[in-house]
Amino acid sequence: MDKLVLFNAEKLKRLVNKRPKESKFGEHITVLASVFNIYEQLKNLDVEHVIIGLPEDVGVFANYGKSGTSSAYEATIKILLNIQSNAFTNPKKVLILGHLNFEDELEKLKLLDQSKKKDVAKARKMVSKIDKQVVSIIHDIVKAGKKPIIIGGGHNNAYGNIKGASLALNTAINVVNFDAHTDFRPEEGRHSGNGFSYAFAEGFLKNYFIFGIHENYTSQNILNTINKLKTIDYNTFEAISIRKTLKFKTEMDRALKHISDKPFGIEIDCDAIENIPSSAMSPSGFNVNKARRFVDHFANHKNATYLHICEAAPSTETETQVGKLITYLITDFIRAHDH
Ligand SMILES: N=CN[C@@H](CCC(=O)O)C(=O)O
Repeated sequence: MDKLVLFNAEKLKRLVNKRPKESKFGEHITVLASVFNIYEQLKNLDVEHVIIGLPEDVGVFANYGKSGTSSAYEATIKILLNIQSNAFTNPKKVLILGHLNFEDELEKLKLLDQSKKKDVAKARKMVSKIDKQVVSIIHDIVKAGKKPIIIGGGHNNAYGNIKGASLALNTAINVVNFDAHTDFRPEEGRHSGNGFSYAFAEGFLKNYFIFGIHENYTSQNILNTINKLKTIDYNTFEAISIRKTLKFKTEMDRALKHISDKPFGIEIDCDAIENIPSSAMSPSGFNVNKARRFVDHFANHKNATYLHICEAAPSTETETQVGKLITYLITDFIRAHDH
């Protein structure tokens, strides 16, 4: 696990802003002291949730998207550590593991030109290498019996999450994806738009439900493909929130039925939430509270195996709001799970 950088006590001390008579989340979380044998260490610790950051832009670049997703993890940690520790937030069972260090890849990316086919192909090869690192860390966390909370990065990392969890559990897993896009693009080299098609083709993903795809941004080819597959189901944002022919809660129940017979992952693409800075930011989408209800609904189920929040691309101006959004989603997952 050569790319893992542990979140350590020194960094924790630097980021937690203590206040008299208050107890902050960061004062009660667990960190590891050694980078060796992560699986054994996690297995023997009384924690339930393991937070891991994937600060990379490579998958988004390789899909012709806008970069910025590498900053979401750091923006989130600063906020998460400083929420209150109280009867509603339960940091005791949370371990912040750290992040995979993709600085070299991000340096190489700076030299590539998105308008050159050859450079996009290079970025796609880099994504395949990133996949291997993601698979390995997610495998170890799930094998140790813990629930990973993964902060992206691009949606390319869904592939590593699914494969890592599937190998750890020795079965194909199911996924529910809150997303404006299917991310079921062709297997044309790895990028942020085909994490699910690759995982499906390789047998790591079984049932897949895409919640709230945007009708303007899904090609007829992809619709034809997913319409043919019984293990894939979806609804559209327009049917739920514009035409209102489908109800949000009823659709969540239908999606849960589709995926809950096996361990399943919860994928949240921030481009499905209106006005959130992301690679494919949109003025139209579900509001933040719908995203929170979504996480709560699915995390409540015993087969919920991981949470992945991705594609958020904060700037210096927006990092606090994005960090707060992701923190709300993380704590909703932890709370629903604890109940
Ligand atoms: N993960 C995002 N997938 C979208 C990206 C669209 C965009 O960046 O504009 C897709 O491939 O369609």
